[in-house]
Amino acid sequence: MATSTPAEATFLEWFKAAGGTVHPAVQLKEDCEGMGRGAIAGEDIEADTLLFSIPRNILLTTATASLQSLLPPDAWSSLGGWTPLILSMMREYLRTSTWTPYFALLPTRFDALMHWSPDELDELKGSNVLTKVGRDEADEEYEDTVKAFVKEHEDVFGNADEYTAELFHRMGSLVLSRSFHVDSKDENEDEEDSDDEDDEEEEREDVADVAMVPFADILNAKSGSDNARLFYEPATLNMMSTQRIPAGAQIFNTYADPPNSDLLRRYGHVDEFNDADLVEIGLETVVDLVGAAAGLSEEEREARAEWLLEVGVDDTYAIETDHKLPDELIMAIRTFLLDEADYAKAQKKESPPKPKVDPATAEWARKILDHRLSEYSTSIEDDEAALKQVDSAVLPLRKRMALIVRVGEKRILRAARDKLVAEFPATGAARAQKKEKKRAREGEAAGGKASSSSGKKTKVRQ
Ligand SMILES: C[S@@+](CC[C@H](N)C(=O)[O-])C[C@H]1O[C@@H](n2cnc3c(N)ncnc32)[C@H](O)[C@@H]1O
Repeated sequence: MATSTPAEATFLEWFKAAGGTVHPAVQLKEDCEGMGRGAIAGEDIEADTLLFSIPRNILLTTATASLQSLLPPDAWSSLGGWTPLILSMMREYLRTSTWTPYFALLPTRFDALMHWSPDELDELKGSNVLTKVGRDEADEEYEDTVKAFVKEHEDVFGNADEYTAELFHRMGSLVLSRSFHVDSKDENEDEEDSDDEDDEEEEREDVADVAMVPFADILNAKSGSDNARLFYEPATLNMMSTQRIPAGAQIFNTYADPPNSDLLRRYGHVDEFNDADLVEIGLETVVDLVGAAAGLSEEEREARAEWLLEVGVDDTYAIETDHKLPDELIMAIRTFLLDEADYAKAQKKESPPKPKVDPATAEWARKILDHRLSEYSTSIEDDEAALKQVDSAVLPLRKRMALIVRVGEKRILRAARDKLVAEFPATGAARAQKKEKKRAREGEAAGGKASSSSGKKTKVRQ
């Protein structure tokens, strides 16, 4: 197998010495089309070929790292979220050589949203992704827990000064962008359920099931291009080709098809053409717009929102590229339109209104879409013009990626609005258009040149 850098050669030596196998046609490449390191086919590879096989004992997890076994059980179990794994990785990185060749291949610089400045994040104004960046929470975790914890257990960690915030965020970013869900309890689990490296419930996931998987995490991903997939065997994880990969082509895994906002948040990149793109609308928009207009007091609005959550309606609604309004959004709108008697009945039945779109609901949905569109600082037209800039000195990478996220979201919002207005012509723009046509007809009938702002038209109408 051809390798291009000494670090890659050392990594492969380590990988094979631990029992890993690599198909001779699989090659590592340090710079794959702006995606960082990746793997390519050195010659044609047929479908269903074993590309590489990873022994489970080289996965880096809380079970394979030694920190857990060195700490008092109470101290270990006092840690939450991903901190046990991040601290385990920090200690392995600083104090052992077990995974040194693996760490040597991992990036130290990231474009995930955690690493963006406030000004850069401002480019995403309007996108719901800004509520999920998590930088403040990560800073707090380091300042309030990790620092003191490492100091208290310096006998296990060694010099606490080396456990810096920078290293904590680096390891956290590696977990965010490269970890896999590998069930720690049942090794014969259903492959279908276990092969994705993305997990929307990452925060609630048991940290014991989060694994760093050397070699598998070298594969990049691109919407609609995956040609390899990880299979979970009792002693190994096997990366198999899922279709023929021609010589020279990149080997792509899937990251479970996140929308661009989430790709950017977790992985620090976007797909210019992303079939899985979506835009989110929060329950608070429904509460603020519909609840307020329905004359509900703040407490009543809050109570209805709480009730929706209690009966299992989500607080975030995603419109996808089919531009269909999510059922739960319709249910939420209709809940805020119920009069007191009908709301009481719904409560008694513990069932929100059915997701049926009637003209009144459509009108509110249209207003919500308009409101969401108004939350971005720029128009779709501005964004589309800006995207034509190819000079990265004028349009740097992060700005470009933010543009792609927001233009994708706005296109979906606009298309959903168009679809809605076509289905319910009496809503919003259609109604305005109708009025405009009527005015024009009246203007013509009166022999004037009607225009929406002309004084003449006003006279005619009078
Ligand atoms: C699982 S790692 C893949 C290996 C990585 N390229 C490396 O250099 O180590 C995921 C990271 O690869 C990069 N990446 C993967 N797919 C990409 C794509 N389609 N475009 C740009 N970057 C991509 C992103 O930086 C992402 O955070």
